[in-house]
Amino acid sequence: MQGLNLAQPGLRHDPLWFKKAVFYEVLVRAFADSKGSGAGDFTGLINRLDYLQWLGVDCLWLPPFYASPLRDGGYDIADYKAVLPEFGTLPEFTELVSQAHARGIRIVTDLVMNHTSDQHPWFQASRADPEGPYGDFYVWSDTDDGYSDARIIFVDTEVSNWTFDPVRRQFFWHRFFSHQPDLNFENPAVQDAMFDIVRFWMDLGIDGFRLDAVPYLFEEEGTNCENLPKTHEFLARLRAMVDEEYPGRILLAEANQPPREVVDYFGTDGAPECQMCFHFPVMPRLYYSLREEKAQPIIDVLADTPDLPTGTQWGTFLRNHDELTLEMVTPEERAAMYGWYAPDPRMRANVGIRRRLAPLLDNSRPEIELIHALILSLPGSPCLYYGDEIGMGDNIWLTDRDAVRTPMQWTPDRNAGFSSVDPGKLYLPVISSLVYHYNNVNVEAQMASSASLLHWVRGMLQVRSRHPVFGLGDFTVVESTNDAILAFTRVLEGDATTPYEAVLCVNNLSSRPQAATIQLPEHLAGRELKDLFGGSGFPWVAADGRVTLTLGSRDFFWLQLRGGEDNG
Ligand SMILES: OC[C@H]1O[C@H](O[C@H]2O[C@H](CO)[C@@H](O)[C@H](O)[C@H]2O)[C@H](O)[C@@H](O)[C@@H]1O
Ligand SMILES: [Ca+2]
Repeated sequence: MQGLNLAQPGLRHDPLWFKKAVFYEVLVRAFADSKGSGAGDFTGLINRLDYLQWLGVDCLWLPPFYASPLRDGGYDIADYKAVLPEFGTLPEFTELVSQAHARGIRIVTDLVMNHTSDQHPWFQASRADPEGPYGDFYVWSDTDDGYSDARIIFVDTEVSNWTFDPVRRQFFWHRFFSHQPDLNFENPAVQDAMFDIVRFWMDLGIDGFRLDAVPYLFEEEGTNCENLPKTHEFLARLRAMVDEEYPGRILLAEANQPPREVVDYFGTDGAPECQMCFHFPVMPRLYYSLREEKAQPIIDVLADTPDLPTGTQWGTFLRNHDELTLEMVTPEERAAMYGWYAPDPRMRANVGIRRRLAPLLDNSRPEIELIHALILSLPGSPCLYYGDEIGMGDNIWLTDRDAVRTPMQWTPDRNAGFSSVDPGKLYLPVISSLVYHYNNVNVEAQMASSASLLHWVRGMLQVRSRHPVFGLGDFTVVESTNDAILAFTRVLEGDATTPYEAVLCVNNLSSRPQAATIQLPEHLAGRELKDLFGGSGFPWVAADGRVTLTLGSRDFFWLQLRGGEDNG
């Protein structure tokens, strides 16, 4: 943005940066078009880095921007070492990395190891020449009855995980679309190829990879072909290479699995795997709790979450480029969530809901604020989804997940300031619905209004970044007399570099004002409560650890617990 006049701090050395970071998922294609092509590009994103620095994000996650026929938003890769020409060139990508680094922003890209596009030269060679060097690069079979215990993930489009290839006259295995054949990880040459790809991008300066669809790398008869020991062995080898050759870079697992399975992707002390894993089950519970107006679903899912190994962190999120997945909730919870959040069948996709954050919450500012307050204070490093900071809408008349991948809305001008192209040539139309029209919902307008959602989100990120307790501190649910109130503490014991801090977070999930008495543990009794946002007049915690608070509808407090021997 013009006139932001920001200092360029550069990257600070901090091996545990990811534990305190706020991530921001941005589709290159959707953010800013610098060339008038109708699709976003690297230079467009570079031009908007000042905005992202101003917003206060620490790391960008870029979904695939590699050569691809784009039949699955780029998750169908045709060349792992080439960028899609419409996005720019490799030198423009490296310029993006260095410009982001100059602003103190790291970059994590997507690594899709499980499968390629059927247009990838490896697949073309594999189908044409079974005896050739790529003949064994994919999972081929004469029949389609193997691995029958593996579920189908894209239930809207696929009827089998096997598809017959008329060229090779065999079936090939695919966990996702039938144009995305799975690579054969049993083949050491496939594993070597992945190491080579990791080195290629790390040599260009990226700070890590999100490992797409990582539970599905290996297959084994008689299992559901998810989370297999061989997958973990491969990841441990990959991590060892990264630690050895690229210390400080991270691996972030995308494993849409229950927490007890996901935690295995952190690896063990002797064989670490990923520094971060997305925590899928907590996300739908936030939405569930908002409608049920009860804290228990969030408490339960966090109680089911094993402790983090040292030096690791959860990745949390409210929305992303996919449907809001409901794979990790019970059938009863799923039915309730479809009823609350996807009353029109068009809003559904696979096992989930293809809507953005603001429309999901019917554009309710108190609910949008509360759910942000939760994701920014619960354990984990939050990942925001581009456009949600201004409350962008979606378009359920577009197909599949394109509903939530429309151009970023910068201004009320043509194409929302995203592109100068003829509107008919945009990769997807900008949102022009009644409530979310880009005339009203755009960065320029929200920058001009200090009461906007954009300024509010930025303020929240500023507060979070001033308090490392949110990234590093222990998390404990504390008892409350009101089941609509979720209360928890974050406590950082502190060391030579980071001071002690304790914060009490109190969230009213109800649409009505509520009061609750909260029971803090003995070591936090008798403390003064100081509002992190500058509010005043809070009661002290009594000597028995109790404090009674009243909260407005969907209200929340972040209260520093001051006055213990340890924090003066
Ligand atoms: O590359 C195939 C897909 O991989 C990711 O998929 C994940 O999202 C799915 C929902 O769309 C989810 O059900 C699955 O468990 C995940 O692995 C990627 O994020 C998708 O965009 C992509 O199509
Ligand atoms: Ca596989």
